[in-house]
Amino acid sequence: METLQIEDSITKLKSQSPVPITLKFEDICYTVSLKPSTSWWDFKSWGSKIAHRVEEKPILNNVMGLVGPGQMLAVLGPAGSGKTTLLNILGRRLKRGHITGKILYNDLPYDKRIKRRTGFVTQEDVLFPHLTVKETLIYAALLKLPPEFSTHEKIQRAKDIIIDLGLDKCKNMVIGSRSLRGISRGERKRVSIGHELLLDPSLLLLDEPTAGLDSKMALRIFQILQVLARGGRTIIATLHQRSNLIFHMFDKLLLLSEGHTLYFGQRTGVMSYFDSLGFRPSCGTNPADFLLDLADGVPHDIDPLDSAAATAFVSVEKESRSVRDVRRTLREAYVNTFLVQKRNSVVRAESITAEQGESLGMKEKSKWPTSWWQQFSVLIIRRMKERRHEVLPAPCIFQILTISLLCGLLWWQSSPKHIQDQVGLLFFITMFWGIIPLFTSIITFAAERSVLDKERASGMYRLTTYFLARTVGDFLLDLILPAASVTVVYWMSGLSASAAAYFSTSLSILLVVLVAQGLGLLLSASVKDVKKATMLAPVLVLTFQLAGGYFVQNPPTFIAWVRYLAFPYYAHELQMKSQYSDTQTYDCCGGEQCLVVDYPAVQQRVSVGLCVMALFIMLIGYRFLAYWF
Ligand SMILES: Nc1ncnc2c1ncn2[C@@H]1O[C@H](COP(=O)(O)OP(=O)(O)OP(=O)(O)O)[C@@H](O)[C@H]1O
Repeated sequence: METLQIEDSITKLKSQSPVPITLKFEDICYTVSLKPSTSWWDFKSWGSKIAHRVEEKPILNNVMGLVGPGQMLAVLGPAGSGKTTLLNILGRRLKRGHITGKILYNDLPYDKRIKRRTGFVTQEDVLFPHLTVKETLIYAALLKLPPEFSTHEKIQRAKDIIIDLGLDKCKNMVIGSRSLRGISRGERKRVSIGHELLLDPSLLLLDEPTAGLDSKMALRIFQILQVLARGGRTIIATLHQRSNLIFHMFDKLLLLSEGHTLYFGQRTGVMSYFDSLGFRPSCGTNPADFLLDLADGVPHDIDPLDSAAATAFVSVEKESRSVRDVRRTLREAYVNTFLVQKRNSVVRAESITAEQGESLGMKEKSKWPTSWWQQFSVLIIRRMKERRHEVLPAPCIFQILTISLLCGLLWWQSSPKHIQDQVGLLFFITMFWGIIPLFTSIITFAAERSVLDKERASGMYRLTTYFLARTVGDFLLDLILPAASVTVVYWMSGLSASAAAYFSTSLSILLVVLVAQGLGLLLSASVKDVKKATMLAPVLVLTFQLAGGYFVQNPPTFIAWVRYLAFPYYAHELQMKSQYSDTQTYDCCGGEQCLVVDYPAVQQRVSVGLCVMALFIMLIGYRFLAYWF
């Protein structure tokens, strides 16, 4: 009854006819290298380290399968059996490890046409927490859909998905996170699925799409998937649900245990297969429960029938009924009785030919769905929307205003005669506005790293557009507070009262902000662990400040050169040097010679130095991003 209602509601998705994709995978093996422990006090690992010995850990062993358009394949198995790994391999999402075997999409290897037609729903919902449901799907549509769609049609498509997936009631609510109340987990999962459905994928891979959902919500999601499959899509989902109803929605089943196949074939044949081996569920046990327990090595009921495999099992069982033996017996039974037959059926299975694929719309398309400028403009608007709550938060305004007023009072109308005081103030402002954007940048990038990973894997945009949109967006957002703070401090502390000096000081500080943001991105991209990045950040900033020339103005020449080349904050060096070259002597304190700084000249040089450094840091930050993504 409910399936019928869902079928009726998913009108738009049903009416589309996706390109059929048949996915075959044969003899997939996956191993990872485990490096020896890196702790220096672990003496045992020294030998391995010296010998560069690396342990190989097999994760998947000769896994095979076949699934065609209109079919749903369930990958079932206990935790750690290799379901996510297999799905990542099929969706080409694995970056590490060694993969062997054959994976063919319509008898062709993976290419960008397949990539464009594949949707991948990860176990964790990877979405921006501060965007609303509607914004999330509209921006995704604007970035994903090809130029054949007008902007209006792209927005309409996002709205259709919202209605089709029953998200209309919560479309204006934010997605939310652990610390921010937003939509429910089920709704979030539907947004993740909707994100992938925007492009109308022919192949949809879902990693535990119902993890953490109640049975009613889980059922609804699988009903939606079933309707999509009946519309000609190929669907593979890993499954941890033990629900009988959900189990019976799948057409095919792949049962994994410790990376080995225990069964692959039609869902309807699985119980008779295990029955033929002598394993039969006890009365009232649902099939998913029975199969998961079996894969865990815990048979419900063993019935020694007259088949050869059962006899073999019984003889083993008499000796030992350990979990390991049960698993081994099932693995061997599959290899001995089923593997050759299954392999032949997978190899011989017909998929649509490349020519048919071409006529069905799988023609070569340009690498990116939208132009550089479209990507940049959508990404910059999305960035500003996502960070809108951070622009002028009351606690932040309060903190910065307090610090600025305190500085203004401490240095109240300071005299240029007390040059050290003014240098101290300049040092403090640069330090302050070097640290705050640095930490903001580290934390914001760490939070969006997984989104970037996911969106880049599905080929949504170029890395250059992301990088520039992020840099420009953040700079615009982070400009207001430093500009306001410098204005307060500058005029209260009585620094040079000329417009040129004021504007060049402000410009220098804004460039320090830009450098710090670039440095934060660089740290966050290269040191994946946010804790480590935040521990490294102060050390880095303090080193730069220390070497910047505030404390040691006349170091040995070779150190000055190294410092000049190596440290981004060499702008301070320039600043200090400029103070001497552009100064005039001033008689104070009873005949003592003091220095007065010609601010405009100093600030101009500092600004040029910082501009160069900002570009340098941005370039390095970009290189790091390009390396990781
Ligand atoms: N890069 C890796 N390095 C070391 N071990 C790995 C790596 N990737 C996966 N594994 C191991 O491979 C096994 C299978 O992991 P996988 O995440 O695929 O399991 P799963 O069946 O999806 O589990 P779950 O249901 O809990 O998500 C696990 O024991 C895991 O620790």
